[in-house]
Amino acid sequence: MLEARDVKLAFGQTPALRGATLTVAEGEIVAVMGPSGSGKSTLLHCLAGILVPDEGEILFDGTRVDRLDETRRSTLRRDRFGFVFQFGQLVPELTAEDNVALPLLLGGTRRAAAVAEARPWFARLGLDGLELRRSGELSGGEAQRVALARALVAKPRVLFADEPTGSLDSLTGEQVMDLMVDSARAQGTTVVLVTHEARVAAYADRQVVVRDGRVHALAAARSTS
Ligand SMILES: Nc1ncnc2c1ncn2[C@@H]1O[C@H](COP(=O)(O)OP(=O)(O)OP(=O)(O)O)[C@@H](O)[C@H]1O
Repeated sequence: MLEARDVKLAFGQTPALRGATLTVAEGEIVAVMGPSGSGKSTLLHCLAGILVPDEGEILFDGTRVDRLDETRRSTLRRDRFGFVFQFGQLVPELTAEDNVALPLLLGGTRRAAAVAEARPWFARLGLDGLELRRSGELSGGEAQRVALARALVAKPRVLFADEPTGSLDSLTGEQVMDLMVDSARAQGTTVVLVTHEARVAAYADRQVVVRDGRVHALAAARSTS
């Protein structure tokens, strides 16, 4: 359902992707590993319609994402994709609850309905009682769980996670990964997970490695049962 075909992209003179090909199946959790600077984040940004490749194709459900204009890519991202980044990127002025409700509000849902949909995520992710906190009043792990709820609340088809545990200690990182994988599986969300940590990649159904801007297969990770 999501595919990069022979994608090339350079930042000025720096080639970041040199013919990257990756196919992700519906509901699959794929970990993208590889050394620093190999092109992992750039590949994720291309798949998510944030960056447009210089060459090659990005397909989502048969649509050429790379051919959509910025407005349509932005709508696609808002309506079909969810994002979790290393530092949560919560809106500091908003409460945790409003941060989670935000994608629904941006999609046109009225506030009361958006908050009503956001609320159950707090119990689901072990965040009970934190609904009215602002992001500065949350621990790193709590903030990442709020960011996860925000990424999943609109039931995206694909969750893009770029080093989602990068700022967390290993135990907190494991809790976030457990919740991410369980929640994604529960609603059938496909996940593209960029990480350089083998322990985090082990949560995926499949691991690939990016080296010098190209994608290489790796043996299947743990079973999905
Ligand atoms: N906005 C940018 N402007 C210029 N060069 C960039 C930009 N973003 C990435 N690059 C370069 O493109 C290459 C690939 O970067 P990318 O961030 O995709 O790698 P990465 O594998 O995600 O690295 P890391 O694990 O360190 O995050 C690197 O050489 C990087 O310096």
